[in-house]
Amino acid sequence: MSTTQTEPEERPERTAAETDEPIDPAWTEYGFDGRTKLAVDSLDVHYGDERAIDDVSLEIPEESVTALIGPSGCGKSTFLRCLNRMNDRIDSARVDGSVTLDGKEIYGDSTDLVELRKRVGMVFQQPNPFPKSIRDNVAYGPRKHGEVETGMLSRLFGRGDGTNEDELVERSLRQAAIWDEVKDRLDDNALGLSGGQQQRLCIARCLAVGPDVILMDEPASALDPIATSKIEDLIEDLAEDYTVVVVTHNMQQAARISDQTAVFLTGGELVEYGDTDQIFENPESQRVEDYITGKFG
Ligand SMILES: Nc1ncnc2c1ncn2[C@@H]1O[C@H](COP(=O)(O)OP(=O)(O)OP(=O)(O)O)[C@@H](O)[C@H]1O
Repeated sequence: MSTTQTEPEERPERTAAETDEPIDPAWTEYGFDGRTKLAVDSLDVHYGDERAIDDVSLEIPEESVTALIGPSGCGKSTFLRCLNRMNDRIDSARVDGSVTLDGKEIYGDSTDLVELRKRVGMVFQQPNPFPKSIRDNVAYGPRKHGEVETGMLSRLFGRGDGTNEDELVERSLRQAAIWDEVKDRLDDNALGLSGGQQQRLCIARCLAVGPDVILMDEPASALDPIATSKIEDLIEDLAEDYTVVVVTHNMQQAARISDQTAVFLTGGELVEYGDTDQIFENPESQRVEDYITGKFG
């Protein structure tokens, strides 16, 4: 794929007459307290000739939960994948525009994609542990990057002495709220865990490489209500230390766990972005109100 910063091609303008709403409305400019972690500016994504994201700009505050909602096919997953350049792996995908992480452009030629994806980790809809032991799953990333006993551990623990792999594994599993359930069977195969446990293990695996941002694509949609509730609690806890961006189809879930919500509608258009309570209780856009109240989508 190309990630060039070229001028977008000619495309039909959306007009106020078509939407009954102003183009580039003020309500997509969400002012929040705190520091911006990710800033997206004029983002377009195409798969071949098909547009999937249409001129989206928004800023994501650090140490918070941002929910991305909208009907099927509106571009939520595509947008999420732009935040750590996972769309690079899709040949037909073309990304134009800018995404900065802590003020630094990630769509530059000099971006180290391995480093980027360590800082911006991802958790998928289907839990996808490796067919290895629970311990090996968590230690996989740090071992691969040669970081056990070295720099990453000092960064995580704030000290430079010889912290070992066991400590990293325990810490990551504790952070993912699964330690008590697996501490006596760390050498068992991860595939023997329940779906909800596997998903929390995948979150532990993501945490073990020391990300700042965690992207989650419908992380609970394959889980039962109890496992879902554990993941929701975990997401809220993680936001104390991490910036979490979560795609969900479940509007109640978005309302429960997120600080701010971005509503995408068909064609990859960001229609409204703002404080979650305001979006759900008093959206400014009629189309968002119609979507949230189930009139379409
Ligand atoms: N790998 C791909 N190749 C071609 N087109 C794609 C690809 N991935 C997504 N698309 C198209 O891009 C558009 C947005 O898809 P995307 O999966 O981002 O939407 P979504 O809102 O996450 O959908 P859902 O809620 O159903 O998961 C859709 O029209 C989809 O068909």
